[in-house]
Amino acid sequence: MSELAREKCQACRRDAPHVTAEERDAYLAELPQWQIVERDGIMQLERVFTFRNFQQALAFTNRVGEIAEAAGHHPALLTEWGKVTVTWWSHELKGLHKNDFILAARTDEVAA
Ligand SMILES: C[C@H](O)[C@H](O)[C@H]1CNC2=NC(N)=NC(=O)C2=N1
Repeated sequence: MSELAREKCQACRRDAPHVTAEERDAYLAELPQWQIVERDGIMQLERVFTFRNFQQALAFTNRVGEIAEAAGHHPALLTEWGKVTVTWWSHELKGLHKNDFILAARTDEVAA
């Protein structure tokens, strides 16, 4: 398990700190398949996972759901035939928190 994946999620409060640009770049270096996208002015962390069929895509979706529930921190999930788009951001913050990078690392762990 990667260092980032092992870290503990902090409480995601409205006044919690957004990641700085330096932190963002450092965390992204550990998550090379992820990208930062901006939607409605909100920075988000996104990766598309591909699978052989819909059944495998759905099984992965449920594994991501389990880690989200365990952490109390949830992504947007778009599940299609052979493809799942996972997008992490902190809704209360309307931006990126370290939790999002921790959960992205955990998402990679359950993709394998
Ligand atoms: C009440 C509930 O714990 C909160 O709404 C949690 C749920 N999961 C969450 N997930 C994410 N990504 N951001 C949040 O701000 C958030 N808040």
